[in-house]
Amino acid sequence: MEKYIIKGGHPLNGEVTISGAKNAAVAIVPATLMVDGPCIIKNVPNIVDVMLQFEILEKMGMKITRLDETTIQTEKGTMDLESPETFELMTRLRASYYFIGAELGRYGHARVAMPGGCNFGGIRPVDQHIKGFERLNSYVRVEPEGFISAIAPEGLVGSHIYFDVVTVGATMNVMLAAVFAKGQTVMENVAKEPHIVDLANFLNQMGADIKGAGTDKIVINGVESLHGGTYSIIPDQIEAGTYMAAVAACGGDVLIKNVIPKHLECIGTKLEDMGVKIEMYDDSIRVIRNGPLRHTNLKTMPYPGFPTDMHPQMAAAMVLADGSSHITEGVWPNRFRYAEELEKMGAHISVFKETAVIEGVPDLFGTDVVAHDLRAGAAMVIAGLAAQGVTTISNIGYVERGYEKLVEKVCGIGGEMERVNE
Ligand SMILES: CC(=O)N[C@H]1[C@@H](OP(=O)(O)OP(=O)(O)OC[C@H]2O[C@@H](n3ccc(=O)[nH]c3=O)[C@H](O)[C@@H]2O)O[C@H](CO)[C@@H](O)[C@@H]1O
Ligand SMILES: C=C(OP(=O)(O)O)C(=O)O
Repeated sequence: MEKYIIKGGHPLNGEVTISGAKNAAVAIVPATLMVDGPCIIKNVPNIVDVMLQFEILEKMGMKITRLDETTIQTEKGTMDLESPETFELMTRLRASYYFIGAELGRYGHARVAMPGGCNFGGIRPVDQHIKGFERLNSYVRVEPEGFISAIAPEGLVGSHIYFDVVTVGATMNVMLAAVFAKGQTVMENVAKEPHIVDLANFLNQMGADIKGAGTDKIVINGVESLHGGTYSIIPDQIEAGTYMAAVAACGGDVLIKNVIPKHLECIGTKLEDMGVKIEMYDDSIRVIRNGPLRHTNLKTMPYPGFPTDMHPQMAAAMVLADGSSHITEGVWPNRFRYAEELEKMGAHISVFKETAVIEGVPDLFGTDVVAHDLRAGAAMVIAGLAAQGVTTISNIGYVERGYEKLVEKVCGIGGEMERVNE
């Protein structure tokens, strides 16, 4: 079993370079099957979720060529969308739901294994995805055998869709399908995350007509086809935020390169409240912590609010702040499984409904902990780096879904961390 072993207690110093954004890449990669002609995608993160999607596309008949470490070319061959080999792979990641939108849009039908991904202690619903597809003139069926299928026998037709909740996945999935829908689609109450804008930019670069991404209303005029082209994925807001939180927890001075500082404002401002110094440059951000950490409160919300995917990592820093901090989860009410693990390391956390109350302690102590999901695992890494002694983290498959070269990057800024296979 693979584990991380971390010898903690060192400040972090130096430079780290951020990879392409997971949650943009996992939508853009399936979208390549909508494109006739070669697509060159740059700044692709080498993480498990993205590699799985390339494997799925290859099994469907796509030719995938690696042009360099972070650049991939895709070109369609004879496509078999229902190759049985793809189905097991799809159950391993959440973002396999984007194959529905991409296939339905391009081919008028889709059948996809029920998506997997991090489980936050409850069902992750897809009712808004289904509602959107149905509004575009398709029939959707959730099959008891664990598949979702969709078909548009008379072709997709543009429509007016008002989402009941702000959802990243449904916004992007319905956007994919609507690219080829006849006429105009108007989507309202949509999510505004940077990866939504990135997917729209990718599709527009390939010939789509999408306006308004990044606002709460997106208008799509259907097109006949998408042509090939080159596109570079945005840097990962959450990977950058994770290193920011790590510097806050451990102390030190780190320049985080290849970022879009605007995407990091809400995280940086919160860390400033905690006594961390933040300097923003054009495409990098410097994080310095050389004094005590102050307590603060935060509530996660859809963008431009504080990202839920940064909640556990911030908790790992807040457990070391003076006084009492609160984190209220506004997106995934059960995203608190990191708390029991941090408590094993000496943290004091009580969870009341969707709020964690954190009483700061002067030190954490290394022990054996579990990564219960991707960002909970990232929080364990941060806590391990800040703790006295040795921390062993198991279940690291979750972490590797979303962090490229984690051990190398952490060691590059002075952390002592290794990956072992016991
Ligand atoms: C692959 C990917 O990009 N994953 C991200 C995506 O997940 P995901 O796309 O699954 O998350 P959503 O934004 O859709 O979910 C937000 C909220 O909407 C609810 N909801 C969602 C869909 C639906 O059909 N009905 C419904 O009620 C969910 O229960 C949740 O409370 O956005 C989340 C919120 O930023 C992030 O934590 C995930 O990292
Ligand atoms: C929850 C996450 O991812 P997913 O939706 O892919 O499980 C995440 O990136 O923190």
